[in-house]
Amino acid sequence: MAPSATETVNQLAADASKLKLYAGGVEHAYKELSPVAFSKDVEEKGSDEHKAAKYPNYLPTWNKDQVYPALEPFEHYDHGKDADPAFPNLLPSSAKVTHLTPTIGTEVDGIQLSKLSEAGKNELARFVAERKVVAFRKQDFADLPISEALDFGGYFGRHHIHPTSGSPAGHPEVHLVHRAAGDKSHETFFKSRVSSVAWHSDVSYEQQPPGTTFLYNLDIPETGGDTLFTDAAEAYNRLSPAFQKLLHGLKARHSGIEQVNASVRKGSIKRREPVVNEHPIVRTHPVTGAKALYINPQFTRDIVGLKKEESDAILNFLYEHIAWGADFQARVKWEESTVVVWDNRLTQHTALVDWKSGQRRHLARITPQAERPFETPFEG
Ligand SMILES: O=C(O)CCC(=O)C(=O)O
Ligand SMILES: [Fe+2]
Repeated sequence: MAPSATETVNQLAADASKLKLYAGGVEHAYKELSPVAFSKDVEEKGSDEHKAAKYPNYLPTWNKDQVYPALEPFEHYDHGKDADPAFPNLLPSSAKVTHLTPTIGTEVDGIQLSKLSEAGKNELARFVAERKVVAFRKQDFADLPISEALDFGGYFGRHHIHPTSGSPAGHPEVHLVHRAAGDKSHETFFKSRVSSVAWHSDVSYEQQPPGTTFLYNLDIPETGGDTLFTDAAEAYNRLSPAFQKLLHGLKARHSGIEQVNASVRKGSIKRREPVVNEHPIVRTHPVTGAKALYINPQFTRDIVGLKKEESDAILNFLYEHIAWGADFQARVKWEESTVVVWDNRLTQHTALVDWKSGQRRHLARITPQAERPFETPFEG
């Protein structure tokens, strides 16, 4: 029997309110709503598709024996503090440096990250903190033995081992992003969702979330699959002093529970018990002193000490402010052999699932953890 007009209206209202909540992100269950999570490694080892991967050594594995205890606090030292602010060891005059926007995003051509001296690495940490995200072209990173790429990344902090993501066999410290050749799961996703955009700061639920973070491509579609970054420091700067003042002193709760539950529900791995941590909503960068909004719709749940409606209103406003801020975002286009480095303390990012060619998209992330987020007083 066809639904009555009242039933239809009620259903529409229910759907609309669900959509509003999801759009605001406050009720967001991590990645269950994202096509990134829909993607499965559909390729059997030894199959033709598997062999067709440019970097089969980097294809994802999910090893249920990888079970780890809770992360221990550690002392993080940000090497950006020791950098020469003129960057002579990172950016010699022969390097081509192109800024993508005034406050966020730079492309660098003509240097090799893997060959940097210690002074060059210190400058890298600081340069990335200043530019928020930097794409280094023509890098040899993907062709290094995985252990060497990890040695390089380990200079910037203790490697984070992701609680649920796929990793290359024997290297759980590498987080993989992989949409297999011929994967059609986005079609299912877009039957019920209008966009694949899912802004987030990586694993913000950890007590010491990542700082200088590396993502390098292995296989990319000819067109599409760019990554968007937003400048969370500029997002803070755009707020009125009165609103900035209101946010100072507030903490938000970030949860890793939903991400782990989603993984377990689909029969996948749980490397650690999930955690919930409280972080200041405005965090300060230990090297540059920049203040940035540190809340994101994937992992932030609520503001400590506020009532639900108050917390939802502020968080939803901040999520919308960040999502709308095309005037403080940069779009990184992947080219073969690119390494993108971002400061996860000052940015959010989102993958884009916009290509329909069925081409493989395969990237690897090295994720050094940084300090526990802290805030410094409002300065007006
Ligand atoms: O696939 C991308 O473009 C970004 C994926 C992502 O969010 C990450 O690696 O942290
Ligand atoms: Fe991410």
